[in-house]
This record gives sequence, structure tokens and C-alpha cells, in this order.
Amino acid sequence: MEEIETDTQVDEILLAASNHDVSRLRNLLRNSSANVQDPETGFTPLHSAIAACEEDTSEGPKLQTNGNTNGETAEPTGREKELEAAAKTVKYLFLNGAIWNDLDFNNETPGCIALRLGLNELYELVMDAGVRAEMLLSRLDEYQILGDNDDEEDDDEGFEIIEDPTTEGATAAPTTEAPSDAQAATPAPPAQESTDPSTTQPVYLAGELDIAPDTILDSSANAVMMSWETPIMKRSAELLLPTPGLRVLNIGHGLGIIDDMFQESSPKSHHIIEAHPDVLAQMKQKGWMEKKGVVVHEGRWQDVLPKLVGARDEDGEEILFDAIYFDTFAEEYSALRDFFTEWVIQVLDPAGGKDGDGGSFGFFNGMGADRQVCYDVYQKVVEMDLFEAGFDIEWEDIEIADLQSTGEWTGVKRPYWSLKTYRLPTCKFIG
Ligand SMILES: C[S@@+](CC[C@H](N)C(=O)[O-])C[C@H]1O[C@@H](n2cnc3c(N)ncnc32)[C@H](O)[C@@H]1O
Repeated sequence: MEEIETDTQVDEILLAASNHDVSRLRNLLRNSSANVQDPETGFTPLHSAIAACEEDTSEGPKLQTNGNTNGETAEPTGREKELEAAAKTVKYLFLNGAIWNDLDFNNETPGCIALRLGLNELYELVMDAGVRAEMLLSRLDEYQILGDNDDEEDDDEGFEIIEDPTTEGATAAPTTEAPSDAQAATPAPPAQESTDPSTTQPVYLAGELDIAPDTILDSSANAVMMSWETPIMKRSAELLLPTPGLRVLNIGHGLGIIDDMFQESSPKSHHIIEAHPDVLAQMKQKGWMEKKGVVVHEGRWQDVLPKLVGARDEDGEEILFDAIYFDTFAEEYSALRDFFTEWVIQVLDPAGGKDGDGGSFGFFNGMGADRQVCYDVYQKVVEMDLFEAGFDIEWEDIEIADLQSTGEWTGVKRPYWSLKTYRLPTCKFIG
């Protein structure tokens, strides 16, 4: 049953959290939730515990007065002790079901505050909680797919879905582009589900696209693809196809940026899977269907791949690839996970690649990219899922210009990227 706290209780909980007073919290949380919010700031106890560590250079460390000490100011015993107490408080709050990614009225999660204040240890604790919550959510998701068909509402405590960890252009937290370059959302970041119906796959595929030389927008002005991603595509293509004569599979043609780059490496074969009729029409106009060595599969990868697995080419050889790239739109993180867990392992040649030491798999890493903490959480989540699926992953950093100041988002429903660094993943079979 949900607890209803009085204003006084809420104040007391927030005060105990900001004072890092775990024993007081222990008493207060017996009958209350660890996820109360200050009506003026939107702070939860986690926000309070972390924000209290802000150093006030003029007046010394800012610890608030503990209501139990008759108004005396708690004596800070040094920065290290303060941070240690904060860490204990944060851990205690997580043990009591604190949600790692609630937003305050300043649009910050507790992790955002820790990052802004340079509180690395606290940031790591929040991230770890985020990873645990997201992993648990995705496992619950699988469990429900396997057998739980009832419509009862989930009331799992302790975490909230990161909104839209879609792959491109999704909402506030990690999804794969749902829009895949994904856009972030409200309260709480990365997530398994988009809250914006316009970014679901059936709506996207049924809608008309506005395709310009530098952008593709869907019928709700979500950005499907934008040319600022060109350096990312270029480096991905270089890493995946380092020499001519290799076999590549690309999922999601978009503006064709990476497919143009793959063509520059003169691949032996180049398969492209594309689902949107408007993108396919554009491909036809540009002559992709007639290009030598190019095979365009019209449809969703979910429908195409089952037919491609085990198929043979005109020389009678099994169709396998040295390189695979995945960059779709309006799909959630679970789609990317299914892709590498179920399909990459079947069509990536373990003896492929430039040196015959195994093919490579890459994907657009845009999950949770409107918020650093969500991006970091999803990096860990995807690393764990890839490892479980049998892949090693190497990351390379690419600096991204300030897209806000260059006016990149004009006319776009929601910016799906706000970070300084893109982390480019390249995966190979373990061993
Ligand atoms: C972000 S764009 C790809 C951009 C591309 N990497 C480039 O360099 O221009 C995403 C593309 O994936 C396509 N797509 C979305 N869902 C898909 C699915 N399930 N199967 C195949 N293609 C899909 C979209 O229609 C769109 O063309």
C-alpha cells in the first residue's frame, strides 16, 4: 500500500538525507517512502543527500542543520568524512527503494547533480543503481514475454524506467533510436519504453517522412537521421571495413551516409535492410537497387533476417558477413539486444574480417544520449548484455560539437543528443 506522508514527514526525511543521518532515516523510512519529493524543488532524499555535498568555498562545506541537534550546525569533520557519510546515505536510500533517476524541478536526476558537483564516488553509486534497475527491468520484461500475460500494473519499487532509451532520437533515457538517436524524457532517464506514441515502430513506419539532403524527419518532426552524425558514420565504416573485398550488412539506410562510406571500401557484397517505404523510394531513385554487389532487402530486419539465415548466394556460399552495422529508428533498447543476441551470432562470420580473426559488429550508440548519467548507465547495460551474448566490446571516443549553438535542432521535436562525447562501440566474438 502506498504511504502518504505529511509535509512535516517529508521535510524530516529530506533533512535527514541532506545531513547524511542514516539512523534518523532508518526511523523515518519505517513508515515512509524513500521517494518523497520536496514540493518546492522536486528534490528526493537522494537529490538532497548528494546536493548537500556541494562545497561552499566562501563558508566551508554546506551541511544543513539537523533538527535533532537543537539548531546546532553539524560540525563537518573534513571533506572525506562528509563524502563517506554521503555515500553511506546514498547506499542506504537505494537499499530502501530509492529511484535512481527521478527528476527534480531543475530537470536534474541525482546523478546529474553528482556529476555537476564532481562527486565521482556518488556518481558511480547512482550509476551502479541505474544499471541494476535497468538490468532487472529488462529481465522482468523477458519474464513477462515468456509467461505473464495478465494486465496487472507493475508496482515494482526502487526503479523507474529510463524513458526512451531508444536507438535514435528517443526520450530522456536509454532506448535505441526510438528515435534511435534518441531523445530523452521526463521524469527519469533511460528506459525500456518510449512514452511518445509517435516514436513507436508501427506509427513511424506508417507515417510520411520529410527527407532532405541533411535530415530525415518523421511525420511528428522527430529526427530520424541528421547529417551531424557523419563523423560517427565515417569512423564506424572505417573500423568495420578496413580493407576492400569484405562482406557487409547494414540495418537502416536512413540518409545512406554509412552505406555510401561502405561503398567507398569496395565491399565484395553489401546487404542493406530498410523498412520505411519513403526511404526505399529514395533508394530506388538514387540507384541503390542496381548497384553492383548491393542487395537491398525491403522490410523490417525482424522479418528479413529469419529468411537470410542459412541462405546461400549465387555462388552457393552461405551468406555470412565480415561486418554488421545496426542503426534503426523507433525501436527500443530491447530490439538492439534481441538483434545481437539472436541474429548477429548467426550471420557474423567467426572466421571473417580483415585478418580472419572474426567479423565485427557495430551499432549507433545513442541510448540515453540526452543525459550523461543515462548514457553511462546504458553503456554498462549494453556491455553486460553483449558479454552475455558472447561479444567483447571496444570503445572509441568521438568529440561532438555543440549542436545547440549550431542551430542543429531547429524544427526538430526534441534534441536527441546533448553530450560532448560519442562512444563508438566495435564488437567481436569473445576469444
Ligand atoms: C537513423 S536511420 C539510419 C541512418 C544511417 N546509419 C545513415 O548513415 O544514414 C534509421 C533507419 O532505419 C530504418 N528502420 C527503422 N526500423 C527498422 C527496422 N525494424 N528494420 C529495418 N529498418 C528500419 C529507418 O526507416 C531509417 O531509414
